[in-house]
Amino acid sequence: MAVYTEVTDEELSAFLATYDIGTVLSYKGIAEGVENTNYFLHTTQGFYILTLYEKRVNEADLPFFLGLMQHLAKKGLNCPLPVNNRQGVALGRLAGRPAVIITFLEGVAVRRPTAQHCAALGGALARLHLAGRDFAMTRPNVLSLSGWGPLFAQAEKQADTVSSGLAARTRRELENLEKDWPRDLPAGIIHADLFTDNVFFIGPDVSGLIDFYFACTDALAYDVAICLNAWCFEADASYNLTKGRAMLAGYQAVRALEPAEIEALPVLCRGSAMRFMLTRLVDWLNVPPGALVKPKDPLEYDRKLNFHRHVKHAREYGLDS
Ligand SMILES: Nc1ncnc2c1ncn2[C@@H]1O[C@H](COP(=O)(O)OP(=O)(O)O)[C@@H](O)[C@H]1O
Ligand SMILES: N[C@@H](CCOP(=O)(O)O)C(=O)O
Repeated sequence: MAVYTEVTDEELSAFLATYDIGTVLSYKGIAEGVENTNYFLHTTQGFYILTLYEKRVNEADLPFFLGLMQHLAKKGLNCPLPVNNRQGVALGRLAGRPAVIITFLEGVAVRRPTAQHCAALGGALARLHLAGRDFAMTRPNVLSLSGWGPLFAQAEKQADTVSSGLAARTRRELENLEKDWPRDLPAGIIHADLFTDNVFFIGPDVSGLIDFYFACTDALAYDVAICLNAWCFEADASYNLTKGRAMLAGYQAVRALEPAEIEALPVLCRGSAMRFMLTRLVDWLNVPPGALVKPKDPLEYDRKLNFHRHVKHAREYGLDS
């Protein structure tokens, strides 16, 4: 479930009275998602998503996230558009939390993407990168190299209770990443969490990208690495070369990767696998009593990291070169 904050009918009606989007016909909490509270909202003027930001989202980052969605939507990307209230402001307060209303996107998230989905995703990712080029705001990636050490420190002592040898493996890998991490790749706005649950499809086409709450400024190819990890592995942890080839070709048809990005792809894949292993590990070890959200498996990303350790060239991900 992801309804951490309950909203009463009265609170919602009062909130909506500050907007020009009609009155409530119905609203319903959304089970999917882990970070924030989301409601489907049907008003006399249409369908929307009401989001209440929970504690893990830093309020100071909200102008960046909302401004980015407005920028990308204006550029024609299918992403939610934050709706302004009558004062011309998107960010409000509801039930004691920062809250916004965003436009509803049609489509479904695919659980088991095909190579065709991966190709379409690659194209959508590249279009996002191009559309983000002239966005004026920046936000550092707090979940990159400098953030991994502190995350690991929170989990190191208990890591071996999750898998034998995990602490030593992770320590070694962090040292290697520190040495190998590329510093001067083409950078810009990245989504940084474009997993299958954050991409909607209608048939074979991408109909929408959601959940921009990890978006930041970082190497564009790092976003490609995140997507290779999230979309191109099978349940048995094997890498699906056909899917990787399709995604990379879809991406390159819109934005060609530069030689330095191609060379860095294996280390970027290691880093991205490390990032998701670590955040999952910390969550896994800190499930609050009575929590209704099931933590995600950190070992899925430990296994992916192990695959990437043996990759010598981006060709092994399906890059034609
Ligand atoms: N703009 C939107 N249009 C349609 N459905 C949405 C939209 N935004 C969110 N949702 C629904 O809400 C769910 C949770 O949203 P998400 O932003 O991923 O939450 P969280 O940040 O908590 O992970 C999504 O899986 C989707 O079902
Ligand atoms: N994609 C991350 C977790 C973040 O979840 P989301 O619901 O905000 O996409 C992971 O898989 O670890």
